Amino acid sequence: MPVFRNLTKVAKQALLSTPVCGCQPLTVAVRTISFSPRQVTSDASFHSVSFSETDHPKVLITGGLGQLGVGLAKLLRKRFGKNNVILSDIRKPPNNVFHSGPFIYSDILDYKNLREIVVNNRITWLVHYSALLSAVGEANVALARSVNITGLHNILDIAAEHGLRLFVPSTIGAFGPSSPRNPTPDVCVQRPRTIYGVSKVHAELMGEYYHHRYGLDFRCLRYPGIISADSMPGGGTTDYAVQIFHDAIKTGKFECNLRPDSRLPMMYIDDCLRATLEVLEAPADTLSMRTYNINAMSFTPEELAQELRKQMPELEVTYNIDPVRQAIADSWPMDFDDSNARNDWGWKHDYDLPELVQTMLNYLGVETCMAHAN
Ligand SMILES: NC(=O)C1=CN([C@@H]2O[C@H](COP(=O)(O)OP(=O)(O)OC[C@H]3O[C@@H](n4cnc5c(N)ncnc54)[C@H](O)[C@@H]3O)[C@@H](O)[C@H]2O)C=CC1
Ligand SMILES: CC(=O)[C@H](N)C(=O)O
Repeated sequence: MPVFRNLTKVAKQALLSTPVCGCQPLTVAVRTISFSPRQVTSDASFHSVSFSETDHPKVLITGGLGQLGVGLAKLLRKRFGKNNVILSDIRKPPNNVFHSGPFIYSDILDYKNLREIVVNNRITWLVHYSALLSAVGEANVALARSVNITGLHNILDIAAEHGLRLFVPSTIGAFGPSSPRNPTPDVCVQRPRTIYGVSKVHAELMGEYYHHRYGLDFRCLRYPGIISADSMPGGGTTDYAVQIFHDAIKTGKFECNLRPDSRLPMMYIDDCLRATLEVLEAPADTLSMRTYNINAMSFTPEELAQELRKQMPELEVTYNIDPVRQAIADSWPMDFDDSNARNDWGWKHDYDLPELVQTMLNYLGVETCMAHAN
């Protein structure tokens, strides 16, 4: 990324030469930065391409083969048409995904490849899902820094250059041990202790900066831990809350890697994906902020196990604590205050713990019966 490095050097030099009382060199530095060959001009005011041009937005989802992307593509395709939503990832898609709508290879670290995709497909909305999550991020900090931070810079510049509406999810992991934990409001101290959390705070701040500086239509929701039946999580701290359903149905046993009293905010995937569509479609004047907490429920492993035992009284849960994940969970919010999302654009969850458990068991139970029948 030579351009970025050169600009950083220019900015540093200007800042170093700033007289104690003087603002002028800083102004010069900012102007210089704004003439990036990436075409983000200093006075540019970007707006997403209006729907009158295309009727429907043309959406690109990055990192689309993870826990959330395929479900989001399904929802967006139902609303905007199959061919208006392109899934992308660096992995090979399974057959059913490949045949369900447009899929292309896209590495978010490859800026030219991203630009080509956006230009050739006349993309108007970008949903940026690529990331390394909390636990895998701690296991590979260099890669997490590269994908979650350098990748985000590419995404921001592409979105700003082409006037895209940009959605980037953040997370409960963007908070840390010094944040208020019960509940955690939208605006408070954010000093996360994971590379994942640090990169998400960076994404929130950079997105908001591009919004104010360049008019980028940046929208961000802080998701809780997401629970889904037909897709597996990609290496986070809240993964236990998905795995427990699979193990309970398969073996009647589950070994949990968090303490029984670790309380974390959680959400069923359908609520998460609907919230994403709702905030993407919300009129700009309803958004008093650009980064919102959203929440549905909070529970501990013990409470989840108890709810499961209402249907599976024999379920055995044991605990074998993973110190890395436990330290992360202990630093995250226990409950999430999402009153701004509820007031501003009408966010409302559908699934509480009993409905979540019933829905997961119904889905996985039917899957298991079908697998046995085949
Ligand atoms: N699943 C959850 O519980 C939560 C997810 N989120 C956020 O939602 C987004 C999606 O999450 P998941 O689907 O769960 O993540 P995931 O870990 O399941 O999937 C991430 C995807 O990113 C892809 N990827 C990695 N490096 C890439 C690169 N260089 N270029 C393009 N793609 C690359 C991976 O191949 C993977 O398919 C992430 O940004 C995550 O931080 C936020 C809070 C909770
Ligand atoms: C809450 C998240 O962001 C994710 N599921 C993780 O546990 O890392």
